[in-house]
Amino acid sequence: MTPQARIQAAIDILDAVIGAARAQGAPADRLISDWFRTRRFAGSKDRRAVRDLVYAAVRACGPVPVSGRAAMLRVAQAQPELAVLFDGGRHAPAPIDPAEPVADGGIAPAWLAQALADSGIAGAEAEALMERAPLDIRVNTLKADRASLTLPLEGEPLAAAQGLRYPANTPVEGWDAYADGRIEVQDGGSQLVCAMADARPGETVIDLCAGAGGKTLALAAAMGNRGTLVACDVDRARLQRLAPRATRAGAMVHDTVLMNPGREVEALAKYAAKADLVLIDAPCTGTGTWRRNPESRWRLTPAELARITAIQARLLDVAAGLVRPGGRLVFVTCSLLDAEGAGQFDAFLAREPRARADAITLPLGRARGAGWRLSPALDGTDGFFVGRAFL
Ligand SMILES: C[S@@+](CC[C@H](N)C(=O)[O-])C[C@H]1O[C@@H](n2cnc3c(N)ncnc32)[C@H](O)[C@@H]1O
Repeated sequence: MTPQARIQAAIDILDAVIGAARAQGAPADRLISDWFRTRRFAGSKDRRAVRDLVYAAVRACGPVPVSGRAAMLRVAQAQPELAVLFDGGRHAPAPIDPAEPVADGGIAPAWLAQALADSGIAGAEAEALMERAPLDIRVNTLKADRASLTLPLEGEPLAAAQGLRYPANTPVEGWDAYADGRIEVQDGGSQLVCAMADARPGETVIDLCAGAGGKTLALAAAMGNRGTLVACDVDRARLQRLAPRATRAGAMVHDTVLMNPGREVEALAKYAAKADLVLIDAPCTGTGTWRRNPESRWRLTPAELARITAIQARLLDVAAGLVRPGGRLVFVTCSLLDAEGAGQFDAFLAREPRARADAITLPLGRARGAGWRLSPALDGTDGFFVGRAFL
């Protein structure tokens, strides 16, 4: 493909990405793969170049752009070498009309940028949400140890005890250590949050929003496979992905519970007031992971935020009913919005008289409300809020 044709391809894909963001359709990665599946003439260099153009445009536009072309023009404004390729030639984008619309820049749609600013995320801290994330792994202590494990490439040791950092796109999933479960891909912040949960051998631990088990596997490792580990979720497909991952990691998950949304208390009745630890890795807007999913900020609406925060509040109450007296609850979101972090946790502490917030200190991050927050700009991790309370 010519450089001009690559830009036109990126514009076409961006049109699909914008349409999908408005209609809650397929994610950008899938749309990019679909586009290339029907264009066999494109080689791997073309794919990489087009993908980079698409994501550069997604990162450059705060609000949802009116069109793929307007989005790409935003990138071209800052890169004159791209602007000259709008030459109207064969497979090339039409020449730029100075009067045509150019998408707005910024971090996010205005209401969302304001909500972040109100949560203390502005300026350089907000801009860092649009950088590219590195690739972090966790050495699985059920099978190996960071100090003695030899890997094809040397990684940078992270603050998390078993964490190593590599450049984005390092092919770790092709390494033997990945195939045999000695390493897992997991953001360093996520590893710290799991360490903070402090699951111990012999405990009864409930992972209330286990998904495909990223944190469940870390909990199993911390427990040394001793005790009772329960993985729950309302999403059957995600939960089904946990079993093969647990097998690969040598992790014991004693019970897997598929729950109906709104009926979690019934589904977990046998564990009422029994758990030493309940981890609520709650569904959230994911503002802390925009480095990995920049287009997700185009999908959010105030109504969606309200829907998600209501679920979080309910899950905190469900979790409180599962914790034994003297046990603990850990609330985590990968969001930097206070509505899903300090504000949500404070509201829980105010309505649950048994709960006592527990001071948190991690090697990275800082206090936010009664909990703790990690941010990409200051900590080099995904953005997280974590709150811990004893009951
Ligand atoms: C942040 S993700 C979990 C990620 C997972 N813990 C990990 O580390 O890979 C949030 C999960 O909450 C689940 N969820 C949504 N509503 C829920 C509910 N009412 N009860 C439990 N889980 C719910 C979603 O299906 C999703 O898997």
